[in-house]
Amino acid sequence: MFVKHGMNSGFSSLASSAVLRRQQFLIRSLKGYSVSDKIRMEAVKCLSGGASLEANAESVLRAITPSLDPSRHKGQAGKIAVIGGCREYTGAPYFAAISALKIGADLSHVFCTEGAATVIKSYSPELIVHPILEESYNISGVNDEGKRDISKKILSEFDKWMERFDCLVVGPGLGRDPFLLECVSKIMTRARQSNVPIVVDGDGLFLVTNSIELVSGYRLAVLTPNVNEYKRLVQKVLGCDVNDQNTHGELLSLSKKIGNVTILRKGKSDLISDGEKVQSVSIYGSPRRCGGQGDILSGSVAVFLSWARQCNSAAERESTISRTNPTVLGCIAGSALLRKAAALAFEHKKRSTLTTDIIEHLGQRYTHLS
Ligand SMILES: NC(=O)C1=CN([C@@H]2O[C@H](COP(=O)(O)OP(=O)(O)OC[C@H]3O[C@@H](n4cnc5c(N)ncnc54)[C@H](O)[C@@H]3O)[C@@H](O)[C@H]2O)[C@@H](O)CC1
Ligand SMILES: Nc1ncnc2c1ncn2[C@@H]1O[C@H](COP(=O)(O)OP(=O)(O)OP(=O)(O)O)[C@@H](O)[C@H]1O
Ligand SMILES: [Mg+2]
Repeated sequence: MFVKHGMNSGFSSLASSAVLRRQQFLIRSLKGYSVSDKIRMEAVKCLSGGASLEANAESVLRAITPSLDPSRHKGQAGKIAVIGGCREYTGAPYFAAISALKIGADLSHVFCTEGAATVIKSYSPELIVHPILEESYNISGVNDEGKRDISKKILSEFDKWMERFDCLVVGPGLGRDPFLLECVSKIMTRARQSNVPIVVDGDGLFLVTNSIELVSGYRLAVLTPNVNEYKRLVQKVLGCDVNDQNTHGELLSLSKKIGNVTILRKGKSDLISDGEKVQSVSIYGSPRRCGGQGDILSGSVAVFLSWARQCNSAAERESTISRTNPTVLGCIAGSALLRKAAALAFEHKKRSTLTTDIIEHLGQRYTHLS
C-alpha cells in the first residue's frame, strides 16, 4: 500500500526535486545567522563530544535556541504543523500547536476534521486550522472510487502547504478511524519524501506501530510513546513484553530495529535514544499526571528539533559538522522545558494544575534565554 523509497523512477525524480526545493528553502531560512548563533553552534559541538547530556539540558536549550534578532523575518523561527483533531479529541492538537507558538515558533498549523476545526479555531485565533481530514462515519454512503477521490483531494490539499513546514507532529488527538489513518499514512509518506521531520505521538503511534515501514529507517522521525504506546511498540517490533530490568538495552534495540529512529520514552525519567546511546532527562517536574502533558511535549520537540537542525545545517556550511543528532537535542530540550514548566505550574496551582496552566509557564520559564 505504501510507496517505498527508490522503487519508482517517476516517484524518485519527484522526491529528489522536492528534496532540492526543501534544501534551498532551509538555506534561505538560514541567511542572517548572527555571531550569537555561531556561539550557540559551538555549544552544540561541545555537547556532541560524548559527555552525558543529562546534566546539560539547560545548555542544550541555550545552544539550540535562536536569538530574537530584529533582522529575521516571520517564519525563520519555525513553522510547525500538527496532524490531529477528530470527533473525540480537540484538546490534544490544540495543546501541541499552541505550545509550539508559546516556545517561540512563528506559525503553527493544525490539520484536522471539519467538526474539530471550528472548535480548535475557537480556542485560539493564533492557530491556522485546515479542516481537511475525513472520518468514515462522514462518508459512509461513498463507494470505493469516491473514497479514493476524497483521499487524493486530502493529499493535494496537504501538498499545497507541506514544504513550508519545518516539522510535522502526527497524532495528538488523531483518533483511530481506519480511513482517516490511511490518509494520514499517505501524508507521512509524502513528508518523508521531502525530508520534513516527523514527531509521532498519540494515535500516530497507534498507526505507526501497525505500519512500522512508515518511519523505519527515517532518521528525521521521532517517536514519543507513553507507557501504553511503548508497550505496544515493544510487543510489535521486538516481539516481547517490556523488560524493566533492561530499560536502556531495550530502548537501544527498539530504536535500532526501527532503523535508528529517535525514541523518547516518557515516564518518571524521560529516556531518549537514536540507537547509538541512551540519554535521560530527570529534572523534577510535577506529580500531577493530568492528560495533555505529552501533547505539550510533542509540539515542543517539533520546535526544538527544527532549531537544532538549523544549527547543524549552518555548522555544516562552515565545514564543522556537528556530531549531535538534532532529533535527540530536540527531545532533550522539549523534555527539560516541559518538566520545568510543570514544576512552576505546580508551585502555583498544586493539585488543581492542568495542562493549560503548564502551557502558561512555558514562556515564563524561558524568558531569560531570549
Ligand atoms: N484533551 C484531549 O483532547 C486529550 C487527548 N488525548 C489523545 O487521546 C488519544 C489516546 O491517547 P492515550 O494517551 O489515552 O492513549 P492510550 O493508548 O494510553 O490509551 C487510550 C485508550 O484506548 C485503549 N486502547 C489501548 N489500545 C487500544 C487499541 N489497540 N484499540 C483501541 N483502544 C485501545 C486504552 O485502554 C485506553 O483506554 C490520543 O490521540 C491522544 O493524543 C491525550 O493526549 C490526552 C488529552
Ligand atoms: N511518573 C512520572 N514522573 C514524572 N514525570 C512524568 C511521569 N510520567 C510522565 N511524566 C512526564 O510527563 C510528560 C508526559 O508524559 P505522559 O506519560 O503523561 O504522556 P502522555 O500519556 O502521552 O500524555 P497525554 O495525556 O498528553 O497523551 C513526559 O514528558 C514526562 O516528562
Ligand atoms: Mg499522549
